[in-house]
Amino acid sequence: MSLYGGGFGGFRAGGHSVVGAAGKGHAQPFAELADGIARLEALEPDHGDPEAPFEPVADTGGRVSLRRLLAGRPGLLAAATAAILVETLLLQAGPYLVQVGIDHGIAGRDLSVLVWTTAGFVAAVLLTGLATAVRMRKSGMLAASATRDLRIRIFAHLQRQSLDYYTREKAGVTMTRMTSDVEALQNLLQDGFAQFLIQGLTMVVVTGVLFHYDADLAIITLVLVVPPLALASLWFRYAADRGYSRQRDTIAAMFADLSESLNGVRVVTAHNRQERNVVAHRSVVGAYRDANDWTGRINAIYGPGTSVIGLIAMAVVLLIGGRMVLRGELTIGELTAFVLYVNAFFQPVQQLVQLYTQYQQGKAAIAKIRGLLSTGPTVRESPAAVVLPPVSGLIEFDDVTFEYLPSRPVLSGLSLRIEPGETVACVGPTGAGKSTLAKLVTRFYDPSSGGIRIDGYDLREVTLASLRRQIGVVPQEPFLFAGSLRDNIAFARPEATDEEVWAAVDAVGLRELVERSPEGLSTPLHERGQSVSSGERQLLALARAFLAEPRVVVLDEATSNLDLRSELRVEAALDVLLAGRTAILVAHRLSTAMRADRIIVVDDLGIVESGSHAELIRSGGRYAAMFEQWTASSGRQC
Ligand SMILES: Nc1ncnc2c1ncn2[C@@H]1O[C@H](COP(=O)(O)OP(=O)(O)OP(=O)(O)O)[C@@H](O)[C@H]1O
Repeated sequence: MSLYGGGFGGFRAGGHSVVGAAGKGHAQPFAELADGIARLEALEPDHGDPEAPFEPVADTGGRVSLRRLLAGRPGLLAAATAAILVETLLLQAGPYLVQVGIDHGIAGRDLSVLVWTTAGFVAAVLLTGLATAVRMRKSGMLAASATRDLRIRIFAHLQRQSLDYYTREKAGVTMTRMTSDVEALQNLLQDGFAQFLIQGLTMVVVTGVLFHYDADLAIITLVLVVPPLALASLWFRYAADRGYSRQRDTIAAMFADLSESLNGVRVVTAHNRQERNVVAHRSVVGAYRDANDWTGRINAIYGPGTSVIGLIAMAVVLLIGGRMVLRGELTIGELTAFVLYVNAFFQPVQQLVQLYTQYQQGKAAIAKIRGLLSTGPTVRESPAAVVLPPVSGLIEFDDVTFEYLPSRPVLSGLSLRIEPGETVACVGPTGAGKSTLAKLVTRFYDPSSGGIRIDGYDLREVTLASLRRQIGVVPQEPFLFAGSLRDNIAFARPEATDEEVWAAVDAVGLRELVERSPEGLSTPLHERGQSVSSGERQLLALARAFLAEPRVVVLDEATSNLDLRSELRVEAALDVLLAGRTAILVAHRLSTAMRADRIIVVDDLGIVESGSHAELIRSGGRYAAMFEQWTASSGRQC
């Protein structure tokens, strides 16, 4: 991956690898080599157009339904249906050929008829095999392409969601929607719909054939078979419904528990929670096992139960039909064919109800996916939103009130004006709403009342992309992705040149780290940046913001304690990043706050003090008290 400098899927175009800057830089004196590369690239799987349209406002794909998923690929659907028709009709040719072979070949002592019927039988079997292969291939392709599109659609929708969605929803449950729910749907599209058609069609054809052979015998068979089968099927349907919904709930709980334990593995280890976690996981896995056990049990009752009904019916047909043969009302060949058709009648009935389970699973999955797709982002882009032109960085909060939960305001009636190029540090007690204020500027949330403007534009009147392009966010816990150092630094601008990336590296003083890494900028980082120190993670996040060249920087300072050297490096990097930019710093260390042009103290739902460090110290208010406490405690630490 790192060879072509690509992470995050950015190094493929049209499904084929594109040699990036490094590759293009070489003159290509080896025409054969170029040919070889082209041949290799031609062998690469084509994953379609990477220009996936992304609409930030809402999902525009229409309502998800089985019908739409199937009808969306009419060519594949038509081919699969044609194959199903051929397969079903050919399958029913077998018993008829057996009857002709027995009656006209064996009983009529005519070898040529026997040979022809045998040949016909073999031909029918071969053609059935061919039709089955075509059907499986086409319905497989149909299911794969429909669910691929659905997966991308769900993923795009998740990208669109506002932060409150992720606060509300457990990651594991969201993962279940993407994995097991989509898989349930895939199974239904792949096998379910074809089997449903085949079995339904078989029942109709076989019933007709039974009546054709002997109406009385057909009626006796149906009377014997249908009522007990209908009762058993009704019970199975009821039991399967309950079993399935339990299964969905327990699998989602299992995923949620798993993902939380994986994400919190460090805390789990540090607090010796492994054993308790295993016990807790045993209980959620146990609930899932119980749900599976239940569905397994009802299948074990229904499957053999219906077989027994069918076999008893066959025995009765043998008795009554045999008597008709003795009386000369039916030939031996016809009786044999009849028994074979009765058998063929049974399989569909049994399978249809099992298919019903699959259908239920797919339907429930669709309902869940529909629910997810209909949950729009709470921070919406207005249809009339305009592209925010390059700003100078004037930020105004105008009587802003904000609450996460109804009637529990975190900020109330807050007004603030930040001049272009000014650095404002927010300080205050924990939980006062400093990070919330920063999140409002990036429009992660919208104020409950009042408005926030940037260069006179209300944030709600500009497109989200154009707003966020000009605002660089450095979160409290910088997130690094699995990918190379370069991928992570150039996250906001993947097209940045190597020179620009190096400039960002130098700006935050990370050259030494990059140079001692085995593959330089291409050195892979592990998931969530676990292979670098927390100070380095912060510096990488600053480099990322620097490279994005934002007009406004919103920085939520990390609370983790850095050693003095790292702290100095971070502060120096901050100076470079903030130079000439409007900045809002959520400062947890007063040493950071002191360097700002202005400090605001956030508490009691608003700003209680505002001024430069010297002014606030002179006025002897809250900040002065905090500062005194801080210097005293740092003194103690020394
Ligand atoms: N998603 C949320 N849903 C509900 N309440 C929230 C949410 N996020 C934060 N809060 C609450 O809002 C208040 C302000 O939180 P905020 O993160 O802005 O505080 P802060 O001043 O940045 O604190 P700290 O200095 O500890 O980072 C807190 O009481 C917090 O519990």
